[in-house]
Amino acid sequence: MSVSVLGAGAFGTSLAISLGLGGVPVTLWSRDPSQAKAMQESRENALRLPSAKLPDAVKVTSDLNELQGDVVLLAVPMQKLRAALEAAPMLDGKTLVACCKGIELTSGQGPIEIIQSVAANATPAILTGPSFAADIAKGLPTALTLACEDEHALQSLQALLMTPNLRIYRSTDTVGASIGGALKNVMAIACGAAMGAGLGESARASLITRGFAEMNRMATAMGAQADTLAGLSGFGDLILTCTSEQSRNYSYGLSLGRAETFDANITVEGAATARATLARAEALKIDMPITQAVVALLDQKLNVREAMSQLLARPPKKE
Ligand SMILES: NC(=O)C1=CN([C@@H]2O[C@H](COP(=O)(O)OP(=O)(O)OC[C@H]3O[C@@H](n4cnc5c(N)ncnc54)[C@H](O)[C@@H]3O)[C@@H](O)[C@H]2O)C=CC1
Ligand SMILES: O=C(CO)COP(=O)(O)O
Repeated sequence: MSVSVLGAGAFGTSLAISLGLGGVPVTLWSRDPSQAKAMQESRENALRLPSAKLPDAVKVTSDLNELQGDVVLLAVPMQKLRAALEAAPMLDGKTLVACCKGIELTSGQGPIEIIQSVAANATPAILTGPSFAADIAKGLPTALTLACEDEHALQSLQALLMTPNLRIYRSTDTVGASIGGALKNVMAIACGAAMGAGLGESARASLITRGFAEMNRMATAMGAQADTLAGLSGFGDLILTCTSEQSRNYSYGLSLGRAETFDANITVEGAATARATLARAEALKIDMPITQAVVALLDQKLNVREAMSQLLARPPKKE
């Protein structure tokens, strides 16, 4: 059975490589015809994932009509997911697996809700968890969560997407998987900012732990199971992203903490997601002080030390 990947960025390319090496025929779609042509000929993604070779099983195209199979992985940035789906009406009715992490700023919706609103006849799923594209492309061992409410579709998808290096656990809790993946990026910005400002590793550990509490509060208020947050899509990805300079969200936080500039072309999902989350948390009356501090940093209302002082000065409470 073949698989298509919409979005030839770092993550889409790495998944195409892993599936292709595992023997699955893959069609990888790029919106940019010149990039698609260059990738198809050179067998690499020089722009987003240099040095990783595309196996023969991967075909790159910029023609949406060439997408193959009933399963399409959506590997575009979160804030572009709606536009990408609207531009591809032929995807309605297929199994659409969101591979993006975040909450849409304009609607407050996550990837599953966006798929449902644009492609009403599709079966929506989400693939998320601790995984750097470069690691997957190198064939390093990686474990992910695949969530889908349709148990039958979930089991066949799990079998299809597992490769020798990619272990996939299944879940029917799409809300928990989506919220964990979205909010870990906000916490990674907070952790990077603290480290960049020289506040120390103890401060980072506190932000990870209290950030995890915040993720749990939000997710369970939205109907997620706490167990999901404790798994790969929540705790697992939180740890990876808050501790590695390979993470773009953490690196962006580092630059905020060091008062350095950051390349605006790099995908940093946590910034828009922090704002979207805060709006949704206010509506649900959920306390999210770290997310609030990240938004204040992004809006330049506070610097990192002031934001941390405000967090420390909150009223005493039970853990
Ligand atoms: N890079 C990584 O290590 C991982 C990334 N992810 C997630 O994957 C998603 C995509 O990230 P990356 O691939 O890393 O980003 P990237 O910045 O490497 O690539 C994004 C790709 O999306 C394309 N794109 C942008 N707008 C589009 C539109 N309207 N229609 C179609 N294509 C469009 C761009 O041309 C680019 O090829 C993000 O949500 C990210 O959180 C998840 C796990 C790992
Ligand atoms: O989601 C990721 C790791 O699981 C990638 O993190 P960044 O988007 O911060 O690079």
